[in-house]
Amino acid sequence: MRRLRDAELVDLADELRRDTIAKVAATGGHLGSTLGVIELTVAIHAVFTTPRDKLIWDVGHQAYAHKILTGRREAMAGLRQDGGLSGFTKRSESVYDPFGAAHSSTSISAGLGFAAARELGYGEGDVVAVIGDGAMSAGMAYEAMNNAGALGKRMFVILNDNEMSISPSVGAFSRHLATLCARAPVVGIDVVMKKAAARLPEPFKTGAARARQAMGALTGNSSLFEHMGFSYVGPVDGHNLPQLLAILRTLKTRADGPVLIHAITRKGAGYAPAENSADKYHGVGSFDAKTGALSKSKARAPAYTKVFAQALTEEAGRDDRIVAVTAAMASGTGLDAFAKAHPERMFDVGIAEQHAVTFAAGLAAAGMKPFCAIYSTFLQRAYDQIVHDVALQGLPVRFAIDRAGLVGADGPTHAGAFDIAFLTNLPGFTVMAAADEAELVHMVASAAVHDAGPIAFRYPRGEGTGVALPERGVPLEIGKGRVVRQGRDIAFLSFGTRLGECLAAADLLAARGLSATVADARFAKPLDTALIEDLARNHDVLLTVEEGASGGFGAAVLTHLADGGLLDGSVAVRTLTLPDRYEPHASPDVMYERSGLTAPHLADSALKCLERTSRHQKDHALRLAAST
Ligand SMILES: Cc1ncc(C[n+]2csc(CCOP(=O)(O)OP(=O)(O)O)c2C)c(N)n1
Ligand SMILES: CC(=O)[C@@H](O)[C@H](O)COP(=O)(O)O
Ligand SMILES: [Mg+2]
Repeated sequence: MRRLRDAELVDLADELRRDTIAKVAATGGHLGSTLGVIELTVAIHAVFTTPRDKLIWDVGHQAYAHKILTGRREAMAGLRQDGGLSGFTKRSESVYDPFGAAHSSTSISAGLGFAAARELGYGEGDVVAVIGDGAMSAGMAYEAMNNAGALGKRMFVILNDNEMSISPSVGAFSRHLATLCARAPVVGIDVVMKKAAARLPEPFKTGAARARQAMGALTGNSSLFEHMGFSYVGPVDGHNLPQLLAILRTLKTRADGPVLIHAITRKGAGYAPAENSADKYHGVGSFDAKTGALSKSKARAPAYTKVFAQALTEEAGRDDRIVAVTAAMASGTGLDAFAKAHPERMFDVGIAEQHAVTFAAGLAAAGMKPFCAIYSTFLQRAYDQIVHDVALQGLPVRFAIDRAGLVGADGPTHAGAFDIAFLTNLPGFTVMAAADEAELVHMVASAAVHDAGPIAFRYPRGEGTGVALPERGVPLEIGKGRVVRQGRDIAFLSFGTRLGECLAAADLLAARGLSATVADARFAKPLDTALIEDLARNHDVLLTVEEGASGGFGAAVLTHLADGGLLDGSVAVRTLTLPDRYEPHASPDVMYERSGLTAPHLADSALKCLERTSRHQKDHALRLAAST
């Protein structure tokens, strides 16, 4: 494509847009973001010598056109499917993906790393980081600009400003960008652009000249980026390919420090169904490419997210101290529904999980009841805030942890694998997991009345089990589990929504003449020690089951049994967790199957374990003796 003339590149962009729509129509995925950067993608690859030059996409959800241009066109048929392309950039997928992503706001930091290494003699080429206005709301982006502006190394940051995060962008920085945009016409007021202005096409030439005249006046009104040591170029029309090409070529020749190019784009650009929808087809399932009609959902039960939001909205109707906090995931966490009922008690802080948690800690310290609803995977970013600002001070922040466990097509970057482990080791924390959507309603009620310290409840992505919902949540007794099915030989102690698989495993075992107890722990902290001890004393085998990495619930149970001297050989204990690897994307069912957490695996683990227990061997020998 680097041999194509500019007019041919325009044709290429059109073809790329059509191809992207056709491919994503079949697989589903993050369409709107990619459509917004089609021209940028073509311009960057045409001007910069990727992969020698490092192109780093922030989040990576807008990189589908980049994938198509970099040797993955055919493979797009398997986008986000089992064994197929990742929905994000991924180092192992292509040399054109120098840095993997999926969580936001990392591109400037990583890009600066490449630029600094290059100057130390490791690696070569330019660095181009493309970051969205939503991603620019996170602290990491500012930390990176602060560092980049001070180091002064040549690198390009393209700010893709479509005034959208997943929902419309929020915050004061978003307002600042709007102010910059209001400074029409398009300008490049930095030193580089001054030198290069003569080579620019209209209207940039006039714009740049006018901007230079205004320089004096602008000193008190310049962009945040300039104050941070970047040359600011913009705003530029991110869909005008000839202009983008001219600007990037000029900058590539002249820049000698960090440059920020502010490109104005439209999310979903060039595809009317996306442009006209509220979320601009941020993340869609498969759809009809001609009409944009989305395939119908096959869900038969309400989603956990919806049940959570409904329950919280009702609790908040009864208690005006309840407030909700989201970090740019109002629709994903269901809190958009809460906002409709209680607009003044809903806070969308932007992509800023760290701030969200400490902000919630402040609210709690002031006597409010903050429910901080964050996906498990994104909560990882706020760990020090959870420890230092919430737990250490014993503040009653309520954590609603959505997308717990394996999430499917978004894959390992979005798996909610670690929260059980990283929360249960914190003194004073209460950690719950809902076994079904009715339990979730009770956990919301439990959290609402829990003022004694931080409390978390986790629940998965997707639809519930279809169980009848209570009219109103009833607070659970803290640290108490429940026996769902009483048996004799084997005990399953489930934490979370694998409870259904445990019951199915119990059926499989029953078919083999074995009787299994199934219990729902409800709490990983504090543990229901009486229940655990009872299960351990009265069964040959005790298996803990959780949708999380090792080091979580099962580890806590094991520690309790070992510390109490209960691992004396009379019971065999196994902890069934997610395996110690990053499970590649597939459907959640397939991912759980491969992780060994479906009913046949659970039953099989129980059998293997049982065969090795001395008590079982003795019984078996006795039964054999009796039958002969
Ligand atoms: C740390 C983190 N929090 C939340 C998300 C979820 N998320 C993915 S894309 C996105 C919006 C990004 O907006 P922007 O950067 O402007 O890109 P656009 O989708 O507008 O192209 C959000 C909130 C994430 N990926 N990472
Ligand atoms: C790119 C990103 O991080 C989000 O768009 C994420 O894919 C949303 O996931 P859900 O579909 O589970 O809300
Ligand atoms: Mg955006």
